[in-house]
Amino acid sequence: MQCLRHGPSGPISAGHSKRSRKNEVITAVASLTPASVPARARHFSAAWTDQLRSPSGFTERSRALGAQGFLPSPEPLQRLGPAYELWEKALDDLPKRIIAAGSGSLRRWLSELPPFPAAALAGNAPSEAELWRAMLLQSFFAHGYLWQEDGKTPDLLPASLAKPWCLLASCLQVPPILNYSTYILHNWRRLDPSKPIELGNIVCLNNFMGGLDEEWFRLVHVEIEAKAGPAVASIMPGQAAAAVGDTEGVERCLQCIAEGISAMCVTLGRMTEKCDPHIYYERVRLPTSGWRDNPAMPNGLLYEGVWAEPRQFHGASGAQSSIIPALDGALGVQHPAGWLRDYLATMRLHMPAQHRAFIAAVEVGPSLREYVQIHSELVPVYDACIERLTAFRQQHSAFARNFIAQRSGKAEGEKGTGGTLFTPALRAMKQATAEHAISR
Ligand code: HEM
Repeated sequence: MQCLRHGPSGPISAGHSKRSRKNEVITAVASLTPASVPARARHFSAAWTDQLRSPSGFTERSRALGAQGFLPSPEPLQRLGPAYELWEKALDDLPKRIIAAGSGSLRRWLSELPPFPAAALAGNAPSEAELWRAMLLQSFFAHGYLWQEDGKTPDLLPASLAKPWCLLASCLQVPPILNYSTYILHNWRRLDPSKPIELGNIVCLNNFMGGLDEEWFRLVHVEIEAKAGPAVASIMPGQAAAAVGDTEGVERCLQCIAEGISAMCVTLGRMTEKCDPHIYYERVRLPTSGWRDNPAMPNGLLYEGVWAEPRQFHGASGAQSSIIPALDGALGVQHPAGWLRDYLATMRLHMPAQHRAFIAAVEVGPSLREYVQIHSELVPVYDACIERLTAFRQQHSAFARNFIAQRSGKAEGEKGTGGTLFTPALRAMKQATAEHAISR
């Protein structure tokens, strides 16, 4: 395997002033990619690109999305094979090691683990599920190393953790940091496989510290993803209907979107049943932090043995879920230009490549909004979608306030896990959504 440090684009300064954040992430991931990734591990993005180029590919993917939206299908791999048992057992032990941490014991233990054999896995035609499982192992080890030991946060990740992690990230075409897809989408299982993906029948695969609040926080997201499935799957058939003037088909799609968002709101409303805002603020959110605009890591993170300069990336955030951007795209909801839109564009680079491609395809598809503007009988159902999306954003922003801003005592100034000043930003997004109602 070629040394990752000498990727084709060479080292880049983390603080390059002229380059946008999105471009920085793209360049960083690209510098890990072609030469350093074994050819057989590159087939995922290629397969998806091919599928998305053909109209029947869209329909196929759309149908597949129907079952469980952006949740992986097949469902997340619970364990890698026997060759990887050493790292699986270490991950089983991580919550105990976090509880026992002190005087550097957790960091010592993690940095002394044998390096995960990422190159062997990547060179062995892994399934996408195996790559995500390996990514989960490495992301939990790295974030445990950085955030779960008291004292000053280190600004260097040892090569034994950094190198395999970066290789896996490059196979999956995402930056080497914990993302929503790893933390939420690939981190659950059903208790009874014959029953639906819903609270009461799902549990997490792995945790940092563990406990009720941490698991529930993630499981609410999983149920929301499942509830959004039919709405997301209806988008492309709805756009196809608009293209051929099938008003009933467009109406069916909008109806499905409105119902889906209502179901998402019901699930979001269950967050406080078992996730206490205080525990979330004090314990759950810390290990999901990133190293961009984070005062605890002002220079970002040096990935030892990978890049010569430190890198800055945003941490895991619900803004990396593909549901809302897909619905915004379907309904033609646009947000004002500015840093917030740039931030959301950067968040897309943390999504699985095929989800990014799906959203991009929706955005350039036939406009449901323009169709409704011509066929005024559809205005009530379109406006119902806008009203419910506004309500979801309203409810979500109240949660963000209750779970973060009010705990910190800095109502306007607190930053979210993604490193943004979120209170005014979320308010602006809700307002922009509401303004898309046609009958307003
Ligand atoms: C207690 C639970 C939650 C809290 C405290 C919370 C917090 C936040 C914060 C602070 C942001 C600002 C951006 C950032 O910091 O990255 C954000 C953005 C976002 N979150 Fe959440 N979130 C929660 C639950 C959810 C859930 C369940 C979803 C559903 C998938 C979600 C989806 C989003 C989206 C899509 C954005 C981008 C802004 C938008 O499009 O409206 N969040 N969240």
